[in-house]
Amino acid sequence: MTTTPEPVAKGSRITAVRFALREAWALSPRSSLLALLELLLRLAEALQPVFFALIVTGIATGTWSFAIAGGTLLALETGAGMLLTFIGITHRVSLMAGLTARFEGRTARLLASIPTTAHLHDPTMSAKVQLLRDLAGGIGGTYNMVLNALRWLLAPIATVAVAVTADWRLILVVLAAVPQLFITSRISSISQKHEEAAADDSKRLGALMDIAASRPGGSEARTFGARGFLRAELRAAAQRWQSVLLRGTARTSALTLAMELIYLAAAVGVLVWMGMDAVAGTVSLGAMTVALTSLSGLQQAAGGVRTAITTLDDCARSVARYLWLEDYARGQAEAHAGTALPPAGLADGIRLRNVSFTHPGASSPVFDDLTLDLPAGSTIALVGENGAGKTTLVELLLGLHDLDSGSIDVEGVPLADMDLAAWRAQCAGAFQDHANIEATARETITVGDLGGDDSADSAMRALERASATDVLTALPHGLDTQLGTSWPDGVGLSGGQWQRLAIARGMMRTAPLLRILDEPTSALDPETEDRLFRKYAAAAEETSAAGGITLLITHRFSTVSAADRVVVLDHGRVVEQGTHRELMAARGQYYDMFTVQARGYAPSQHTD
Ligand SMILES: Nc1ncnc2c1ncn2[C@@H]1O[C@H](COP(=O)(O)OP(=O)(O)OP(=O)(O)O)[C@@H](O)[C@H]1O
Repeated sequence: MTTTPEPVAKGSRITAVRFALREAWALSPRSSLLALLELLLRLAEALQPVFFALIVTGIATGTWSFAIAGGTLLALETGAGMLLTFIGITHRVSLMAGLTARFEGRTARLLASIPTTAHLHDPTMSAKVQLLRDLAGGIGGTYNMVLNALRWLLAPIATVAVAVTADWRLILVVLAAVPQLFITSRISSISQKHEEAAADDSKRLGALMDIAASRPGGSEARTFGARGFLRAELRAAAQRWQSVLLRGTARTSALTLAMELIYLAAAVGVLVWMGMDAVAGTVSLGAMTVALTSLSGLQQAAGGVRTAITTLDDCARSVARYLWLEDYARGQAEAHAGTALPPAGLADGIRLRNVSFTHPGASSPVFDDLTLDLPAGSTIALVGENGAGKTTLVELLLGLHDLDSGSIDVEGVPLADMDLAAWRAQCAGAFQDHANIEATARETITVGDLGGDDSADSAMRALERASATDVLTALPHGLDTQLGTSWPDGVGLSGGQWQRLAIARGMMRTAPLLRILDEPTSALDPETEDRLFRKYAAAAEETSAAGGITLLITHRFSTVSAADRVVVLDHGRVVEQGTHRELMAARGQYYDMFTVQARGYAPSQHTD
């Protein structure tokens, strides 16, 4: 499968070369110079036909000094070339490794420095970020690629200069190679067009392969007997993809053949012409030798130039992606340069005023003029159908998105003016879509309060608050157990076990201003969930003492009635709010949702 590379912007090749030279120099001036020196001295390879000419002429005419000089120069050039290659490769590899490590670190830092998450939601930006992550080595290898490109650009010039000095007619062979430059660029545009035409099937093929090869996909395919369906879809997509690409290959092969025939005809013609003159004695044996030995070099010259351009294009794309990320991160940091510090406690609360928000790339807003109060010290349950906007509201409260309009105020201070890192340091959360952090169990929990107490005791207390101490029984080294199967000795956990560690992480901060519990118990059994909710209630009481707010999002109504206030969201609008009793009495949307669910579990106990 192939992906079509994005076009290269004007001037970006020069930017890429400058970037590569500057970064390599900054990392190691000595390695950069030695690698560059190797490149320049390796251009002496172009003189090999001259050395051969000296040897052949010397042998043919009995002028042994010529033959010895030619042989010595050839041996010196070859030996020096091997030594330089060794030195050059050593320094190139060390530069590549050093630059790759440096850019991986920088890319990670840049990504982490972006205060919002729009770049992860917007499809175009997230594709760029994904490419940057996948091709982190690409940017590290840019200096090496630039050196290669320079070599492919300079070597043909040296080869042509040597050949044409030996006999002017070789310029005709050079001219016959020129169309290759244009035809190769035509060939790559044909290939690109066919790849574009095959892109949809290529994507579909990738998606189907992901389903077939993933654990949940593989299980479902077997359960539903969908293997035959998947196979047929895969075969059909592969056939369509292949037939488009094969058509393209047929066209490009025909052009390549035509290109080679033109070159061959010119080379043979010039050689026959020179051969006739050699027989007549007007062309020297040395010139004939140079002509013969230069031919393959000349044929490769056009290919070399083409490869150089393609290589520079790859560098330009990698560098452009990286520079885009730098710009984006800088722009985002500047746009979120709020300095107001969050209050030590809440007396008033959090107020959403006329908030409108549209997800990046979405055609309609999730919230349009939403106003909602989250009073200090309260526990609020947020309920609503799928897609009502609950998780998006949580993301807005954490300042992860920029609002289209309106404001979210904490004690009257807009989040937009606040130091977001400081605000988030006052929040805690456990989420349905949590991260499985593959570290030791202790670290996976204590990252919930970085900079705080990261001791085993502190992790244990968080586990207790999360009712999750029994997860430790599955861990051979307790809190020191390495988690995650991507580690050789890492322990694999079930979805529920990961979720309980994530809840413990969310319990590390004991008195946050805002604690968010966004369906954190979806993977748990009812008994564990019940135990946990009692703990949540205790944690909410602790939080509310300092005016902290607990926001609980759940689809399980049995837990909702404990909240001080229930907010019902529907298509981004607050359609009802009040206590459980008030909403039940109102017999509106909440009543309907509650009774439908209660009927499924324990109808008589829950209707009021
Ligand atoms: N990254 C995104 N890009 C575009 N639209 C999105 C994105 N995430 C959510 N949406 C849309 O925003 C709306 C609200 O989604 P949200 O996830 O906030 O709902 P929810 O109430 O949490 O749903 P659920 O109960 O299913 O978790 C939905 O219409 C959804 O399609």
